[in-house]
Amino acid sequence: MSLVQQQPQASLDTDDQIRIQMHREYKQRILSSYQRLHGEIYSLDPASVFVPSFLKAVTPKSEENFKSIMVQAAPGIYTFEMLQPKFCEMLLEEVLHMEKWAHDSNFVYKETQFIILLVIVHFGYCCEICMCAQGFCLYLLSVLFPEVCGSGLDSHHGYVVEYGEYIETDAELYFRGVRCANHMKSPGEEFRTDQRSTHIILHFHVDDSEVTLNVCLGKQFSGGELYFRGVRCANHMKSPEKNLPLEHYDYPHVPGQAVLHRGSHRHGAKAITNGIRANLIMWCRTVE
Ligand SMILES: O=C(O)CCC(=O)C(=O)O
Ligand SMILES: [Fe+2]
Repeated sequence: MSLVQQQPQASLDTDDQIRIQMHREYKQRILSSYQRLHGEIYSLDPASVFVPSFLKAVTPKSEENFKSIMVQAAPGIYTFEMLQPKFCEMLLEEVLHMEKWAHDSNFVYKETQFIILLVIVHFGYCCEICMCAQGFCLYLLSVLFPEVCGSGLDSHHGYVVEYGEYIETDAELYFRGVRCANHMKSPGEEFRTDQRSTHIILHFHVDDSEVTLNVCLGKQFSGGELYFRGVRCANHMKSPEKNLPLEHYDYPHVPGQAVLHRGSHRHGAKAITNGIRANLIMWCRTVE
């Protein structure tokens, strides 16, 4: 059984075709020279990737099974155990290994404020995990978020974010995020250093997604909670919270655990006070 669901092909304009072609060539360049650290994680064996409770809940798929593992932490915010600790550990090591390789081999794009390492093979791999998760989660999303997933989600964008203590000499160098060429600028632009605390934070925003799946990969850290402040459209991002305390929820990340929320559920990440936190994010979208 293939875990990776084929996505329906939407019609593409010329710009998209060029971008996809560039992406392919870029990926090919990396594939031909990157040496994998943990070859075994690329096989995406479900029993090694997902915890038994998640696998049990998705086979067979039923609303009742899904709901059995879901915790509604706050209105519209759901959490559940998803990834195996060993898998998280190896994936994180692979990310770091790939980042080092990308740095050493100059796969680095410097922007005015950040250095973003474009690790496309890794990105491609994230996508596979995401698609695998998406295959499992699609039904779940339509059950939990019928208002945005009613007609199905047909596109996704997966990436890894990392935060840690700001390294004194060069905050720019510290920022490391994995993005594909298409998403070079998102959401890296949203990151900034907090000058007071000298820690990397992610400012308050909405995602460019209908629904976001965010799974913590680890490792050891304190702080770095996600704070949610109610659902708004992008135009009303800054409108005041009207329904306290219902709109006010802080989520402490737990390695291996996933949190699901609407993209328009406003959120940000607090500063990490110790250690490094990395998360695998999937933005699920509907192509209009
Ligand atoms: O740091 C996190 O867990 C959230 C990241 C996030 O919100 C984003 O990438 O859009
Ligand atoms: Fe976000």
